[in-house]
Order: sequence, then structure tokens, then C-alpha cells
Amino acid sequence: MSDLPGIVITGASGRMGQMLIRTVSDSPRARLIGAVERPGHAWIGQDVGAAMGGGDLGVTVSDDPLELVAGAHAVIDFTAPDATVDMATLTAQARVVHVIGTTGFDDSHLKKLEAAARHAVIVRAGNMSVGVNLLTQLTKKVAQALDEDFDIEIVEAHHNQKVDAPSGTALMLGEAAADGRGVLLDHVSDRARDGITGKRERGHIGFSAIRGGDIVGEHDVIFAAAGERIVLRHIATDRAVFARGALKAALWGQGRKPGQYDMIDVLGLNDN
Ligand SMILES: NC(=O)c1ccc[n+]([C@@H]2O[C@H](COP(=O)([O-])OP(=O)(O)OC[C@H]3O[C@@H](n4cnc5c(N)ncnc54)[C@H](O)[C@@H]3O)[C@@H](O)[C@H]2O)c1
Ligand SMILES: O=C(O)C1=N[C@H](C(=O)O)CCC1
Repeated sequence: MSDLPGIVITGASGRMGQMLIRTVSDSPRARLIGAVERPGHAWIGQDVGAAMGGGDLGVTVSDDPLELVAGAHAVIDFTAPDATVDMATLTAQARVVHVIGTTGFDDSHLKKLEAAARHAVIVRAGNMSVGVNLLTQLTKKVAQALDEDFDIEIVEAHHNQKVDAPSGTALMLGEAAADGRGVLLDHVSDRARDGITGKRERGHIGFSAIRGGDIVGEHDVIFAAAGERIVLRHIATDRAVFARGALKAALWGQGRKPGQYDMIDVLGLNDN
């Protein structure tokens, strides 16, 4: 039996789940020990590699995470908010690192994750790519440097299967911009515009979402003033960037104190 950290992937058949199965099973630094899907899913009972259309990986897809989690070093979870909160109860009981890429949480979900993080290491980020996490730091710096003569607008584009808006990444970028300005995002966020909206409010941060085709994930942070405009942009063309970040987080989390961490911690990008 190898000493490499054992990783369970939940949401195994999903767009990110399949990318994570490939990333972990190809990695020389970790081993895939479990694959979880929701009860009733067609993949339950099949080898996950075969279900993905390739060779067997020696891991059977299960709808019963309890035993798998107990034997794991980390769970990587890109599923849905309710499923992630349920999983957090198990990872907290088992004291297992829980890497959360899921987006679309409401306040009650976030409170439950906070409670779970008293016992488990949780690494959660709306975007696990190096590029976006660097972009959040740049966004904060630019927002710090400019005054409210510059209107901040965040535009995001994703594939037509995405169920939440604004994207987790857009919210991270919004938080970074608000932080740079020394305000709370909740106090200045404009999430929707339709009809006679009135003029744009000075100091607000606006969000717009595009959904279409197979767009992996694109984000612009626009600082628009009279006569000039700065645009900070990230374009993801391959979900592998998210999966590589998630595996890095799972390995980084080993042996850490329980608590909530993000990819800024994992990547060492903290500037204060
Ligand atoms: N943080 C990041 O870097 C990042 C990157 C990409 C996607 N995401 C987020 O990850 C999530 C998943 O995205 P996706 O495109 O892979 O979606 P998807 O719909 O393709 O996959 C989600 C999978 O979760 C499974 N699932 C649902 N409930 C479950 C349960 N109780 N137990 C086990 N599995 C369950 C579904 O059956 C599905 O296979 C979304 O919230 C998305 O926004 C985050
Ligand atoms: O495909 C998705 O869904 C993505 N979700 C994350 C988000 O909400 O920002 C990251 C990009 C892809």
C-alpha cells in the first residue's frame, strides 16, 4: 500500500469531477481512493475509469461516502451547496481535509461550513486557478489606488449549464475590489439591472453574467472613469487549471490546524 495521501472525489461524473479524477489518478503525489456520486446516479457500482469511457482505475463509484471519508486524507468536492454542507459534516467528524470548489452558497450554508471548520481543515475558493487568485490581489491593489471616479463593473461569462450567478469568481473579485476600497461588498453591490433603474450609484460595484455554449470561465474587472478605462481580465480555457489548484490545496491542507482557508493561503499570495 502506497504512503501517498488518499483522495476521495465527490461529484465524480460532473464536468469538474471527471477532470479531478484524471488529475488525481495521474498525479505522482496522491492516490485516488474513492469516487462518490449522488444516490440513484447511473455510475454507482461501476469502475470510475470505465464509466468515464477509459480503462479501469480500480475505484468503484459509491453513493455512500461515510466509510470512504473515514479512510481518506482529503475529499475534493465540486458538487452543489447542499451536498457540500452534508459532506462537511462527515469530513469534520473524520478530521479530513475538505477542499471545496462548489459555488452558490447562501448565508445558512456558509454558517454550517464555519461550524464544520472548527474540526476540519476546509480550503474553499470560488476559483482554484493561480491566475484568478493573482487577479484578486491585483483587483484589490487597483481599487485601493483609484477613487470613486472609477466605476467598478465585473463581467463574467460561463457555459450554458451553470446554475448560479454571479459566479463564485465574480464574487471573489467583487470582495477584493470592495476590500481595496475599504467598504463591504454587501453595501455596494448591484446584482441586477432591468427597466428604468435610475443612474448608476457612485461607489457601487456592478455584476453582469453571460451564459452560453461551452465557455469555461471568463472574468473582466472594469474600472471605468471619464475618458479612460482599465480592464483586468482572466480567461480559463481548460478546467485542468481548477483541478490542479484543488489537488494542490488537498496536499497543502495535510497537518494544518482546523479552520477555513482559501487559495490565497495555499498559493502564498497574502500581501499582509
Ligand atoms: N472553484 C472552482 O475553481 C470551480 C471551478 C469549476 C466549477 N466550480 C463549481 O463546482 C461546482 C460543480 O461544477 P460542475 O461544472 O462540475 O457541475 P456538474 O453539474 O457537471 O457536476 C456536479 C456533480 O455533483 C454531483 N452531485 C450532486 N449532488 C451530489 C451528492 N449529494 N453527492 C455526490 N455528488 C453529487 C452531480 O451528480 C454532478 O455529477 C459548481 O458549483 C461550480 O460553480 C468551481
Ligand atoms: O463552470 C463553473 O461553474 C465555474 N464555476 C466557478 C465560478 O462560479 O466562478 C469557477 C469557474 C467555472
